[in-house]
Amino acid sequence: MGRQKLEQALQQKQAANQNLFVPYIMAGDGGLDLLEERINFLQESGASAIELGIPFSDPIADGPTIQEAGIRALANGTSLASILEFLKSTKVDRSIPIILMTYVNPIYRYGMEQFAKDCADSGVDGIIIPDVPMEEEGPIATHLKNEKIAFIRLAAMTSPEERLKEIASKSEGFLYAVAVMGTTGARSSHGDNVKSYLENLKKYSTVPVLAGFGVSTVEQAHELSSHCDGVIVGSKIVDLLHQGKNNEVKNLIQGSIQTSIHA
Ligand SMILES: O=P(O)(O)OC[C@@H](O)[C@@H](O)c1c[nH]c2ccccc12
Repeated sequence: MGRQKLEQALQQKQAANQNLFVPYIMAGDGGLDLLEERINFLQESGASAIELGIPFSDPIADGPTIQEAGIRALANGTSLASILEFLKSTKVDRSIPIILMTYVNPIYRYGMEQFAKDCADSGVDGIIIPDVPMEEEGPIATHLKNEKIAFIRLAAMTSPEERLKEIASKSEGFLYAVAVMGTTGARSSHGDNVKSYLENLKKYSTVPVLAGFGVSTVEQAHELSSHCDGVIVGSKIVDLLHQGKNNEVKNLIQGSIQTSIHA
């Protein structure tokens, strides 16, 4: 459970010679009833863990695809409480690690300590909070530590070297390397500077480094994975699932995790 479960699951995939692949989906997009089926589907397709987004009215880091998924989820009444309730009721049947991605505001409203406790109770293994800077993370970090939940840190390409070192050394579970400047959403390519950025983070980090933002093809996944441990894909997966193109999701995951093909 928690940080240990996440780190072991990633180690197992790497021991099986796979690139890591973490799909992001918006909880409640299509209704919470669909969520269990989607989680199982992603697990069977070869995902290493699942990043589950909590819908929020003011998602500052999100591009249009994920914003729209959030609007759909909020419109059908999905809340942080209902998502935790769902996760709790399905946890015995679930083996894939679950990472919640939420802005800090819903955590404050819920109550920070209660949030950490209920996450642990619901079988949540890791948390990503994109809008808490390192200087302000103390209280939430303490609560997550008490519950043995991995606090996954985000690195940005704009951060100076010393800051990147500190973020990388603190991250738990894995390190989320944001590979573009800007919001979430598919991009046609990543800049040349991404390679050295990822390779530096690999040097500083004791946990796997995963690149996210802008990844939508197997080729991009291979290109980035050759400089780190794998990728996170959000907008493309959200889009394909919304269109019912599950087969394409499966192909994207299965192609990306293969290490025998090089970009
Ligand atoms: O959508 P993309 O470009 O594939 O990027 C992943 C991203 O969606 C997911 O990790 C995510 C969704 N919202 C976020 C907010 C901050 C950091 C990360 C995220």
